[in-house]
Amino acid sequence: MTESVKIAVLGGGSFGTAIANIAAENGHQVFQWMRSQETVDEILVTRQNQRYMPDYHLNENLIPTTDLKLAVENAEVVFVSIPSKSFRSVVTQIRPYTNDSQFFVSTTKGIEVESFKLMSQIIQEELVTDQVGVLSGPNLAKEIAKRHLTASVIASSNDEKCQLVQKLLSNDYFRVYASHDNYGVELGGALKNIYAIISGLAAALGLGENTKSMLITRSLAEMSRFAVQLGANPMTFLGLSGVGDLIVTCMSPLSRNYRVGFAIGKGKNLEQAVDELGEVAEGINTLKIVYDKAEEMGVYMPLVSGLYQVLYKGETVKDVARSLMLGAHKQDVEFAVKDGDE
Ligand SMILES: NC(=O)C1=CN([C@@H]2O[C@H](COP(=O)(O)OP(=O)(O)OC[C@H]3O[C@@H](n4cnc5c(N)ncnc54)[C@H](O)[C@@H]3O)[C@@H](O)[C@H]2O)C=CC1
Ligand SMILES: O=C(CO)COP(=O)(O)O
Repeated sequence: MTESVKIAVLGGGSFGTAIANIAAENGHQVFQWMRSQETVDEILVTRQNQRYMPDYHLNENLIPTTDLKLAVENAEVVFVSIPSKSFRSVVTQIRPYTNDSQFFVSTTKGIEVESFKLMSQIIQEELVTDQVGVLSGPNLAKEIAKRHLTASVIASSNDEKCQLVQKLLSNDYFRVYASHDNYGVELGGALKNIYAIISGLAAALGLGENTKSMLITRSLAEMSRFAVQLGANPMTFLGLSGVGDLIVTCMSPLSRNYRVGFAIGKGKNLEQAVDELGEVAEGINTLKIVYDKAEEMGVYMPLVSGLYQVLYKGETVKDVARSLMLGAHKQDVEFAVKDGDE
């Protein structure tokens, strides 16, 4: 029997709940911190979090709490599943309860608006630690709840901590691969949300399978091009946290970003689409941030730019699609492995 480890999961939403429950089912003592006392009480009584993960039984080893100190103090691993907008403020609050041997893992797929920082960079900054990892991949929380076979990636420069996370979370339906490329893994997870909105839009407009395939493939080209300009390794985008996550999020109506795009394609405005969702769709903020950054750096991102025109400049999808199709001809694959490269 594996030794029980104290774990903290910060965030009472869908993904925090999925991760917390996997570790709890593996026999670990998991404190899931959330701000709603009502949800804590609900879980204690019913073993369910109906709002975010309806009909998903939560293991007895999962201890819901609104007490940050209780959750974080002496936890070996702290997973942070808080939307990017509030991520820094929550990480700042845990500072008094942390110690040097703890490992912090971000599961949040977003970028900070003011600083263009990724979430693991915020952890490093606020907690002054390099014991940081990123968990990312094609991981729809609601499919994890149904125990669909799923794979994820833990990225960190610390092999031992990667192995620890692999051990804490692996079971017969959840498999965790390791990577050393924190930045590439984390950036892929944030960028793909933009393209999921576009795919949702395309689906709502009844566009064909050729179109959907073109969109996903050109999305990968575009996000890799942007990432390379930021110094990331494009090869990481060929893994689970890149193309894997792009595919699932662009194809599944379970994706909140896809759903926002779908609602807009059906005639809702952005505000209505987001309100109706009632959960976080990180791609909306990421779109603005990436659009500005691409403009600043001079990176060609026609899909980002097209979606920006539709959402914020009142352009029609038809006009944007037309100008995309009539744009200058470009290379298909932009990055090739050169002789001598690994
Ligand atoms: N749901 C999914 O399938 C997956 C989500 N993610 C990522 O995980 C992150 C979290 O997403 P979800 O759990 O799905 O979101 P969610 O929308 O289901 O839940 C967000 C949770 O964060 C809490 N929260 C928001 N602001 C807070 C604050 N200031 N203090 C304390 N709690 C606060 C909310 O109360 C809620 O419990 C996102 O960045 C998302 O991209 C990653 C993989 C899969
Ligand atoms: O990241 C996800 C799946 O890997 C979830 O995507 P959404 O945030 O669009 O639901």
